[in-house]
Parts: sequence; C-alpha cells; structure tokens
Amino acid sequence: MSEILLPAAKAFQESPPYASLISHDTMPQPTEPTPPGNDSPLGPTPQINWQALIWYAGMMLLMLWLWQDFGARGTVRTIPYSDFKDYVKNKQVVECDVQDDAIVGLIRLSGKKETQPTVDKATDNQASVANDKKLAEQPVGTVPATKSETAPETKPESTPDAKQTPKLAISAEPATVKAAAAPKPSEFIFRTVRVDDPQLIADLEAANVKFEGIRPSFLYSLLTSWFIPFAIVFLIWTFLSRRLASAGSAMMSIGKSRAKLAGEESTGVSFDDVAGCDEAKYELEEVVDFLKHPEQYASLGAKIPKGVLLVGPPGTGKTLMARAVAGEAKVPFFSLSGSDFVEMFVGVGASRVRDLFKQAEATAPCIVFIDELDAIGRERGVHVGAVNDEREQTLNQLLVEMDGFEANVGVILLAATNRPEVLDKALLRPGRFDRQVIVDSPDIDGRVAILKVHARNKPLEEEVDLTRIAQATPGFSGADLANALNEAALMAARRKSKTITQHDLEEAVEKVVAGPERKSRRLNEHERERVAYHEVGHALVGTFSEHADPVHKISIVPRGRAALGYTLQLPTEEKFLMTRTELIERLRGLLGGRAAEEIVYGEISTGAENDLERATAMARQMVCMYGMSDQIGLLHCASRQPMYLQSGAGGLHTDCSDQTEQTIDQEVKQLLADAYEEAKHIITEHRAHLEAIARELLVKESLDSAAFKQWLEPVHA
Ligand SMILES: Nc1ncnc2c1ncn2[C@@H]1O[C@H](COP(=O)(O)OP(=O)(O)OP(=O)(O)O)[C@@H](O)[C@H]1O
Ligand SMILES: [Zn+2]
Repeated sequence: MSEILLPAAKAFQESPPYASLISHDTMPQPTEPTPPGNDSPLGPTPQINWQALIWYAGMMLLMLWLWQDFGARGTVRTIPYSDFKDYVKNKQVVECDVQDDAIVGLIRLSGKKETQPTVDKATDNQASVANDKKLAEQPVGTVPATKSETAPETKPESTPDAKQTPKLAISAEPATVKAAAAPKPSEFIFRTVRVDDPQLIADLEAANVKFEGIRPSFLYSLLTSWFIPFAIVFLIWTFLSRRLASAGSAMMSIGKSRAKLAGEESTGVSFDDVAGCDEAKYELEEVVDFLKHPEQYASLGAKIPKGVLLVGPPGTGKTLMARAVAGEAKVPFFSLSGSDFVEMFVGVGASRVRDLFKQAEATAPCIVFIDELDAIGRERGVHVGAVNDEREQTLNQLLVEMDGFEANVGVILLAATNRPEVLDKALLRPGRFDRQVIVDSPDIDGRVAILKVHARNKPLEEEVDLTRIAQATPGFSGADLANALNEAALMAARRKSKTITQHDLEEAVEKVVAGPERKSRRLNEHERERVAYHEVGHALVGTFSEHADPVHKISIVPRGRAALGYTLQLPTEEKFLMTRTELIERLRGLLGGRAAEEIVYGEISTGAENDLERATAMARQMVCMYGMSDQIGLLHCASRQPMYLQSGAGGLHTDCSDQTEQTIDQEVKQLLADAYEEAKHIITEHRAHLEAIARELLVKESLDSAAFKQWLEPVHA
C-alpha cells in the first residue's frame, strides 16, 4: 500500500520509486547497430571441412586395425612357453609362425588326452571349451579321467563362447588364418612369448611341425613404433591446446587493453538519436568540430580539451551521447568500462591504460570512452588494501598518460560517471577531465523528444498523444522512456494489434512505475477492504490539500512494487522548488492511508510501513537540510551522499553533535505527528467520500482520475 509520487521538484530529490527497475539490457536499441566483425551467429553457409574428414577417416582406420589386432589376440589362447614345448613334444602342434618375439600357431588335440599339459586355470576358457565339446560327444555320465577339475564350473559361462572361438580366430595372423580356415572343435590357436631357446628349431623339426619364420612387416613396425606414438602425442596436444585456447589467450593478453575498436561507420549514432540534452550537445559540438577540422584549431593555437566528463543520473544517455560524438565526427570509437581496468593482478590496470593510449594514438583521430569512470577514478588514499593499490596504480597511470599525450593529436577522452563527487581531484584539473558536461534527467520537452526518437520505428495510432505521456512521466530518464515504449509495443503485440494505442502507453508507464501486475496474489475480502480504505485515504488527503499533486490513479491491484495497492499522483507541471507548505502537505498525503485505517477500523495494520519510511525521510530532510524547523534553525547538518545515485529515501548522513541529533529527532517526530493529525482531520471531515469511493474501488479495482473526480463532485455540491 504505497503512495506513488513522482518527483516533481528537482530541489527535493526523493528517490524515484522505479529507478532500480530499469534494465537497459532488455531494451532494443535500434539506434545502435552491432559493430562490424560481429558476424551473425549462423556464420556463412556451412562448408565441408576436408581436413576434419580426413582426420576422421584416418582415426576410423586406426581404430579398426587396433580392434582387429587386439580382438584377434583376445581369441587366441596365450600359453606358457613350457606348455608349448610340451605340445610340440606330443606332436600336437600342427603348424606355427615363428616371429621375432612370439610364436603363433595351431594346436590340434589328438586322442591322447592324458598327455595334454595342464593349462593355466586363469586362461582356461578355451581349453575347457575344447574339453566340453569332447564331453558332449561322449555318452552322458561317463566322466573322462583326464578332465580338468575346473571344467564343470566354467562350463556354463564358456558355452556361449564356444561357437565364437572359430569365428573370431579367422581374423588372426596369416598363418593362423590358414589354419583356422576350417578349424575343428579340438583345435585352437595359440600364442606364446618366444624365449631364447636354441633347441626350438631342432624340436620343431623332430616333431614334424610345419613352421615358418615371420619378420614383422615394415609397415607394421613403422606404424607401431613411429606413427601411433606421434599420433597420440599430436592428438593430446591439439586437445589440450584447444582447451587452453580461451583461457590461454586470456592469460597471455592480461595486460592488453580490452577496448573494442568500433570502426568509423559502426557507431552510426548521430546527435539526432540523442533527444533532449541540448546543452550537452552544444558543448560536445566543439569536440566534433575539432575532430573534423583540427587544422583550424591548430592555426589559432587553440587547445582543445583532452578529456570531457559526462555527468548525470543513470540511463540519461551518456553512453549514447559519447557514441553520437564519434558518429558525428566519423572517427573510431574505443569504448571501455572503468571496471575493465581493475583486474585481480596488481599492475594489470596500469598496463591496460598504457596499452589503450598507445592504441588510441596510433588510430588518431579517435574517441576513447571510459564508462563508469568512478570504478578507477576514485579519490586516492581513502581506502586501504590490495584492491585499492591496484586501483590507485591504474589511476596514476591514467593521470600520467593524460598528461603525456599532446592536446592536439586528435585523441579525445570521454568519460561518464554517476558519481562525480567521488572522483579524484587530480582527474578533474585542467589538462585532464577539465570539462564537465551534465547530462541530466530530461524535462518535459526532452521527454517528448526522447519518446519521439524511440517511437520512430513503432507504429503508433493516430490518436496517441506523446505529450500526455511525457507529462505523466516526470523523473523518467531516457532509458525509462525507451523501456516504457517498448513495454507498450509488447502489450500491443500481446493484443495481436498492429498499432500501439494511448492505452497501451499508459499501461506501460504504470507498469514501469509500479511494476507488473501480480495476478497470483489473492487478498481475502477483509484485506482488500482495508487496502481500499487505505488508498482512498491517501487520495482524499491529497485532493483536499491545496498544493498536492492531483490524483492520477488509485488501484488495489497488487503490482510488483506496490505490494497491495497504490495511489498515483502526478504533478501538473515541472517544479524545481518546493515550499514548506507543499512539503508538509506531501507528508500529510503519505500518512493519509494510515489515518483512514485508524479512523475506519480503530486499529492500524502493517500496510503503512513504506509510507512511514518515506514520510520520516522527508521530514528529516526538511529539518536537517532545508532549515524548515524552528528548533534547528538554519543549521545544515546532513549531506546527501551520492549526488546522482539516489540510494533510497533514507540515504542521509548527518554530521552534528549528539545534542543536535536529539533535537532533530524531536523535530522530525513533531512534524510527523502534526501531519498525521491533519490527515486524520481531513479524513473525518470527508468520511462520506471515503466510504463511497472505497466501495466503488472494491468493485472496480482501479479508478482513474476522471472516475475519482466524478465521485467527489456530487458530495461536494
Ligand atoms: N536522450 C536520449 N535520447 C534517446 N534515447 C535515450 C536518451 N537517453 C537514454 N536513452 C535510451 O536509454 C538507453 C541507455 O542509455 P545510456 O546507456 O546511454 O545511459 P547512461 O547514461 O550511459 O547510463 P549509465 O549511467 O547507467 O551508464 C540508450 O541506449 C537509449 O536507448
Ligand atoms: Zn500507503
């Protein structure tokens, strides 16, 4: 249940309630084309990558070969050399290939089973298969005496393998292929490691084994000893280098400036795209002119400022303005944020600054834009610690570089900040950012102009009156307005309409101010009634105060910011000063909600917290800053910390004695108490209105200014 008052008076800077809602990122920025070099994510039409294809083919072949080789080995039974010798002795070895390091061959088990050597149990699968096959041929029940003890256990698992053995054997080495062409169940292919055995040949001859010596083929040894190791190393290397590419390049270029060079035509923004801020434009035109005709300035011996600082609240178009300067002058635009300099490592920021200036001087004439300058330009010596060391080094480097380059080389430094008051004084002295251009929140004409700029590519209905929207949006920044227009377009799209209506725009403004509707929040009847009384209370107290802004809308539809309901009051004209009476009336309006609750229910609720918070902050400012209390008098004993960043209502910092502090508290209390009494008085006097309008509000959920006025009149008369 909050009362939403748009800040009419600049002198009284209450934080606009919507300031934190705006996100620039979500806004389409039609005036800022993407820089070139940013190819579309889809890229060019896909081409066949032959290199990759060849790689894949090679890899496939290699895999196939390895699989065959090892697969074949898997089906071959490896036996100890001593067993091999036994088989030879028993004349069971039919043939074999004697290789450099191994002997591969075929063993055919003859009927003489008792001489079969005991085979290593671990590799006994095949043996038992062979045995089992034999068993199968024998009548059931007769157990051969020689049968290995492990056979019964291995039987179940080994059965499925039995059929595979011959099939896989085919893929073994040449000699065995011959042998395995038609292997009988009692045959198997063996492999054994060759040991130094001078007797071997004699034994083989004695056993009448057909044997041949095989030398590993040249290709084979080439592959195994050269190609494969190299391929593996190469693969690992490419893999690692790709993984590290991103991290690596970042590591290697830590000191490099991150400024993106946007080419001449790429900013593509002109002064026409920046609406309002005519004073700022006027100041910057000089810079543009210098960049276009440097010789003219040189002949007169005039020095153009090296640095221009753009100062103003968030979202007022400082970045846009800088881009427009570059676009107008048709020079390259280096853009970089203050926080880009500050890195984990001390000294990196400084080297980035150096690098940036080197780059800029090489491409002069150009514009270098540093956004959020306060990230590095903060006053030195205020904080301690490592982070600060880094920041100070960066700042020092910036100061040195700004001194270093000649005024007329054609590099102009633009910087933007929301907090000029925290900047180091050395940054602001002549020869550095000596020129400050204020880019303030737009006035009503500025808002109309900005709305027009952003409505350029949006189909608005004829009846749309942008001036009315501008009137209803005091305190909006350029970014807020762009956001509101975009919201309106989204709403029109949701309605499937081809054009944007006035209603869309008004809804959008409301959405930006109060947040989106929260349909899911259901209040019970009793709560809704209380909220209705509360909001009407605000509205009535406002209406029956002479100077208060007229009520624009009352609503009990929960929204993002106004959790339960809200009353929107809009000023009729832009004000730059507020009198004491106006402020007191405002206080009264803020407390009107609570007053109504108390009068209707005799009891208050938690719903007025936000009202109280804002009323208190306001009363405090009146006492401490505007000299509006008799007790404190003219003493100005508080400072507002950030100038352009309004950090909530209570961002005051007092600097006075404890005693004064106490008096301040008393005065604030008194102001609030008086305002509350007056509010209650107004409500009691207009109780009939309160009841009638609250009933209506419960039915309609929201009332606009016309409906509200209608309800006032009959009772008025
Ligand atoms: N005067 C203006 N004219 C037209 N559009 C504006 C104007 N001011 C702001 N905008 C819109 O708001 C967007 C955000 O503005 P910009 O980023 O320049 O603000 P800023 O002042 O740099 O904000 P911050 O201080 O938060 O960096 C712009 O891209 C533009 O669409
Ligand atoms: Zn309220």
